[in-house]
Amino acid sequence: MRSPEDRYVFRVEGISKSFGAFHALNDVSLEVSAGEIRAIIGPNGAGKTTFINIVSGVFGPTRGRVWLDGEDVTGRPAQHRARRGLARTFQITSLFPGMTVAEHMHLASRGMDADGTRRSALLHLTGLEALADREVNTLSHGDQRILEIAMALATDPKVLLLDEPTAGMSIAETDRMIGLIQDRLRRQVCAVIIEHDMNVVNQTADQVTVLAAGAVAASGIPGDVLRDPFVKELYLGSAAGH
Ligand SMILES: Nc1ncnc2c1ncn2[C@@H]1O[C@H](COP(=O)(O)OP(=O)(O)OP(=O)(O)O)[C@@H](O)[C@H]1O
Repeated sequence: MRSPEDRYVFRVEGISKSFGAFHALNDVSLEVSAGEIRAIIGPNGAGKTTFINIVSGVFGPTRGRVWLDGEDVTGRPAQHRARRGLARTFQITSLFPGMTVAEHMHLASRGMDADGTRRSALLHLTGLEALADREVNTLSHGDQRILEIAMALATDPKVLLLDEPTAGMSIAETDRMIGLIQDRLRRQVCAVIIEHDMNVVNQTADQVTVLAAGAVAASGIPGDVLRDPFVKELYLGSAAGH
């Protein structure tokens, strides 16, 4: 039986996480609809990585629930969540040097794309088609990160978690990533993006949630949230480096 809130593809309710006496997250709730791109921002130590680890099943919350496409997956392992349609990328690239782009896509599709149709479509979508036979260590950093997104999409997920997709990118690479998220990912998948670059947030997100000291400090459309004096202060005060 689905509850009315289950129209959300992804939802967390009252998530808290303590590490000993330290409260890394405190009563965080948010919901994301199909096709929505949600950015999660916040200064260093705000709890963004802790949040993404709880959502993807690396560890459980101290309190609260995680829902994926109507199913309570709170106690379920990462593999179960992946089967239920959750895919993620990591802050740091995790490719195998010496293996080609095509081989990575083959691995990522986990036998779910026998004739390779989806893999070809994804390489086309992400602009990596011409690089299919290249070993990944010969690719630019930007192409490597885009490959990771193509790989995350290989199993046709419902929810895509992107952990700092533009980290370490040049301005040109960042623009390419913005284009990919804006033009290609939009409406195909619901995405939750942890991002430090406000330009990326402004240009890609439908909604932004601001975490500060483990709690939701603000939430809304980027134009409003990024203009909020409190949010500006939060960044100027403690994360001027980002
Ligand atoms: N395993 C752990 N044990 C103890 N404290 C932890 C642990 N993991 C995270 N923390 C603490 O929880 C807080 C939130 O950390 P988290 O990495 O989630 O923040 P963040 O918003 O991702 O920061 P950044 O932008 O720097 O990556 C930090 O103060 C961190 O030191």
